[in-house]
Amino acid sequence: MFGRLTIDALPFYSWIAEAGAMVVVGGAVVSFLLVTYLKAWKTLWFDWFLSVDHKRIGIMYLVLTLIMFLRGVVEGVMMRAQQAVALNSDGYLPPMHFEQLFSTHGTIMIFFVVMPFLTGLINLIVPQQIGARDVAYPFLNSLSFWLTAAGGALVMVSLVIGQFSRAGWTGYPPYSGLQYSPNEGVDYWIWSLMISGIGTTLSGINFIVTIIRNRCPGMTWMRMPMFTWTAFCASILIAFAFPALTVVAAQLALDRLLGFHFFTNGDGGNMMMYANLIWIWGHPEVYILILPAFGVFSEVVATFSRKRLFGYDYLVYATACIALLSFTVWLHHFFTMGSSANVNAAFGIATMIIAVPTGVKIFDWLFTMYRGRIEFPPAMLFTVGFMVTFVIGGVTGVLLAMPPADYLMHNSVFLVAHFHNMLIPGALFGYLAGMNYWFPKAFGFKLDQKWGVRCFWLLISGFYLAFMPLYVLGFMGMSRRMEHYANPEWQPYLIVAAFGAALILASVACLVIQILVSIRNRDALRDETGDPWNGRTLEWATSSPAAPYNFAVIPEVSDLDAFHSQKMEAKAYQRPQAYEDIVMPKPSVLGIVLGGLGFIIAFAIVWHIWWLAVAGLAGAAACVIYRSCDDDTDFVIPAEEVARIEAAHLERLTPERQHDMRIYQPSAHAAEPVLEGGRS
Ligand code: HEA
Ligand code: HEM
Ligand SMILES: [Cu+2]
Repeated sequence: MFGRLTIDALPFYSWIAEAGAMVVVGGAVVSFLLVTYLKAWKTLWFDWFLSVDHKRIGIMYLVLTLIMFLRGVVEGVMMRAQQAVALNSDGYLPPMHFEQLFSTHGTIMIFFVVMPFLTGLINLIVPQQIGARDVAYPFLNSLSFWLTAAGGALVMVSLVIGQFSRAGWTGYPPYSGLQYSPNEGVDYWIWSLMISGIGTTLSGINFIVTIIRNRCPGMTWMRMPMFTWTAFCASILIAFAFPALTVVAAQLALDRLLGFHFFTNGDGGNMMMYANLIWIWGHPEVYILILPAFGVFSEVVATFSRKRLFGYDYLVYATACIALLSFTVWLHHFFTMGSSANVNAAFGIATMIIAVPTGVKIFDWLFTMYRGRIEFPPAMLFTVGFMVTFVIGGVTGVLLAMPPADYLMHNSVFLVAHFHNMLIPGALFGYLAGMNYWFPKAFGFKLDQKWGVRCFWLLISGFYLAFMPLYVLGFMGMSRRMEHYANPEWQPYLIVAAFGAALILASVACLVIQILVSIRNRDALRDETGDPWNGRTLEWATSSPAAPYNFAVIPEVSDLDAFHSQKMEAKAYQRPQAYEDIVMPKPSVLGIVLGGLGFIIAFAIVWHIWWLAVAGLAGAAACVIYRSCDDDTDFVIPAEEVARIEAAHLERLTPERQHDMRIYQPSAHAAEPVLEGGRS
C-alpha cells in the first residue's frame, strides 16, 4: 500500500535528524497559526496563491528563496563548525549527516535559492521594464512557480520523512546508482530537480517569448534595459540547457527504478555519459545564475552614479558572448577524467576566453562610476563589493582552467573557494542588491538602509574570512567533502573559516531584521512617487506597487533609459484623453493544484507508491485537458476603474513631479543640478 514507506522513515535514529524534522514541522505549524491568527487565509489564497499576476508571482518566488536560504546557510555553518572541530575526531556530525548536508546545501543553494531569486526578480521587473502588462503566458508562470515550490517542498519533506541524497549536488554515478545508494535519498534529489526543472524550463520559455513579443512600441533590441538583456540571455540558456538536466535525471531514475544501465560501466553503460550530460547543463547553469546578477549591477551602477551606463552596446555583446561560450566549456569540470591532452587544451582555452567578455563588463561598470555622483545605499555597496571580490574568484577560475594545474586542484577546497567566490559575491550579492533596489517597487516602501548596510559589511567580511582560508587549504592538499581529517596544520584555517561562517550567519540575521524593521516602519519609509531612486528605466514609471495592469496606457519609448529621458523632456506621467478597458488574465486554481499534484507524483515515485503516482498523473492530465478547453480565462478592468486608480496615483505624486519633470530634483540632492553627472 505505501511502497517502501514505513514508520522507520521517521527520523528517530539521531538527535540531529530529529531536530531538523522538528524545525520543519514547527515552522509549518507556526506559519499556519500565524496566518489563522491574522485571519489572512482568504487573502493568501485568492490574492496570492491563485494569482497569475507576474508581480505577485515574483514576490512569492522571493519568499520561497528566503525560506530556503535560511536552511541553506544553517547547513553551510554546520559543515564549517564540523570541520573546525573534527581534527582526529568524529566531530559532532556522523558521516551520514555530513554527506547529506553538503548534498542538500549545494542543491538548495543552486536550485531553491539562487534560481528562484533570479526568477522572482525577473518576474517582478522585466514586464514593467519593457512596458508590458504581464508576461506572455501568465497561467504558465503560476504553474512554473508552483512546480518550483513543489520541488522545494520535497527537499524540506526529506528532513522529516526518510533521508536525502549523499551524492553531492551533481549526483555522480556509480555512487548515486542503486548499488551504492539503495535508499530513497537519491530519488528525493532526482525528483525534486525534475519537477522544479520543468518549472524552470517553462519560465525560461515564458520569458523568452515575453521579451520578444511584449516589448512596448519603440523599444528596439538595443534600447532594452540591461537587466532585461541579461534575463533574455539567461532564459535562452535555460531553454537549451535544462532539457539536458531533465534527460540525465530521467536516465538515472530509469537506472535506479527499472534496472537500466545507462551509467553502470557494464552491460553497455558508461558513467562518462553522465559526467558529460550533467555538465552540459551544469556549466551554462552557473552563467544562468550569474547573468541576471550582472544585469542588476548594471542597473544599480547607472542609477546610483547618476550616469548613463558606460558602453551599453559592449555590455550587450559581452552578455551574448558569455551565453554562447558557456556551451563550449563543460569539459573543464572533468579534465582529470581521461580526455586526451589536446581535448583538455581546447576546453581550457575556451574557458579562459570567457574572462575577456567578463573583464569587459567589469571595466564598463567601473567607467560608469568614473566621474559620477555616486551614492552608496546598500544596493550600491553590494555592487562595489561584488566588483572587487568577484575578480578574485574569476582569476582563480582561470587558474583552474589550466588542465595541468587543475590536476592538482580538482576537487580540493581551492575549488570550493573558487565557486563560493563566484556564487556569494557574484550571484548572491547581485540579487541582494536587486532586492534592496526593487523592494520599493514591489511593496511601496523602501527597505531600511541601516540594517542593509550592516548586512552588507557582515556578509562581505564573513565571506573573506570563511572562504579565503580555503584557497590556502587547497594548496595544502585538503580535498572537498571531508567530514574529518588528521592534519593539524589545517585546523587553524578551518577555525577562521568557521568564524567567517558565523559572521555570514549574523549577516543573514541582519537581513531578516532589515525586512521586519522595514515592515514595522513602512509609513516612514513609504514612497509615493513610484520612483524613489530617480530611476532611468520604465519600471519606475509605474506606481509602487504597480496597478494590476502595470501601464494604463502602453508607453512609447525613443531612447535607452526611457523613463529618464521622459523625465528630462517633462513627458513622464502624461495622461491620455480617456482611458480604455483593459483585459487581464483571470486568477486560476490550476497552478497550485498542478504544483500539488507534481509534489504528490514525485513523493509517490520516491517511495514506490505506484497507485498514488498513477492517480496523481491522471489528475494532472485531467487538469491540463480542462485548462486547454477553458476559454473563459480573461476578465476586463473597466475604463472608469482604470481612471480612478491612475488619478489616485497621480494625485500622490509630489507637486514638482506633477508640474514639470525638468525641475524635479531628488531631495537628497536638492542643491545639485540634475544634469547627467558625466558622459558615456
Ligand atoms: C556563478 C557561478 C560561477 C561562475 C561565474 C564561474 C566562472 C568561471 N569558472 Fe567556475 N565553477 C562554479 C561556478 C562558477 N564559475 C562552480 C559551482 C564550480 C564547481 C562545481 C562542482 O564541481 O561542484 C566551478 C568549477 C570550475 C572549474 C572546474 C574545476 C574542477 O572541477 O577542477 C573551472 C575550470 O576551468 C572553472 C573555471 C571558471 C572560469 C574560468 C570562470 C570565468 O567565467 C571567470 C571570468 C571572470 C574573471 C576572470 C574576472 C574578471 C575579468 C577581468 C578583470 C579581466 C582580466 C582577467 C584575466 C585576464 C584573467 N570553474
Ligand atoms: C552562506 C554561507 C555559506 C557557507 C558557510 C557555505 C559552506 C559550504 C561548505 C562547508 C561546503 C562543503 C565544502 C566541502 O565540500 O568541503 C559547501 C558546499 C557547497 N556550497 Fe556552500 N556555503 C555557503 C553559501 C553558499 C551559496 C550562497 C551557494 C550557492 C549559491 C553555495 C553552494 C554550494 C555548493 C554548490 C556546494 C557543493 C556541494 C557539493 O559538494 O555537492 N554555498 N558550502
Ligand atoms: Cu564550468
